[in-house]
Amino acid sequence: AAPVRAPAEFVALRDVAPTIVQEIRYKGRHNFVGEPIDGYRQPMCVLTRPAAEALRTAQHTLLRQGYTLKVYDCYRPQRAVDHFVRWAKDLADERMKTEFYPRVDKSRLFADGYIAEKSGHSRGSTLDVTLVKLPSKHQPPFRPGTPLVPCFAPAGERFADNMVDMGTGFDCFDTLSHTDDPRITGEARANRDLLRGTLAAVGFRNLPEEWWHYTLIDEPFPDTYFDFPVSRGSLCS
Ligand SMILES: C[C@@H](N)C(=O)N[C@H](C)C(=O)O
Ligand SMILES: [Zn+2]
Repeated sequence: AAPVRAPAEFVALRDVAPTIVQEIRYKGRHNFVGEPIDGYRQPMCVLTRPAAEALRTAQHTLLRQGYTLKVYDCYRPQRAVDHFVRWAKDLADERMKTEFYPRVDKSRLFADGYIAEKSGHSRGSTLDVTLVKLPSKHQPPFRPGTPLVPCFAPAGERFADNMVDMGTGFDCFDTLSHTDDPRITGEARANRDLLRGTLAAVGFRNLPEEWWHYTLIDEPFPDTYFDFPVSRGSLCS
């Protein structure tokens, strides 16, 4: 059986880079499934130490320019990925479609590259991340049951995330989220490029289908998919 504790190389991002904002979407209901995802016991970002330290360096650069990083997902246990796979097989459950994948057939989400059955997140050096301009704007809480708005609607109309305008919301499964989509211009283009340039400078590469998804190139566990829960109790220290 897979170990329930993390190896010593895993850390809480909060302990390494405490100023990075964390909004762990899969611990709650504001995500494409619409319910808390298996394996997220605490709303915290867990990463390998080299990934966390690289983010700390990026954060120092960004703070000097008036921005902070905000993470939505970090290490993701395999049981969480299995939850996504189970959900995807139930084609009748489209309760979050209007916000997260309005123009993509649910049966295509894995084939089109928006969700992976073996995810880099489970290797511990991949994260979903954006930029917030400082001082950060108030972000209203997500209220289940309130009408959903497509994630590619203009910034003033879609969910009022306090991130900078990236052209779409987080986990917006749509070609507009492809990092280099030519329809993304002006401020949103500059914001995507700032995020990518800053993270590339500390060793991360972006997934072309998702402007928010980054993997440390020199990751310590390139072939291991972990399944310990996201929790302080999983960590060694
Ligand atoms: C689901 C989304 N946040 C994501 O991380 N997608 C990539 C492809 C993954 O699942 O690894
Ligand atoms: Zn991701």
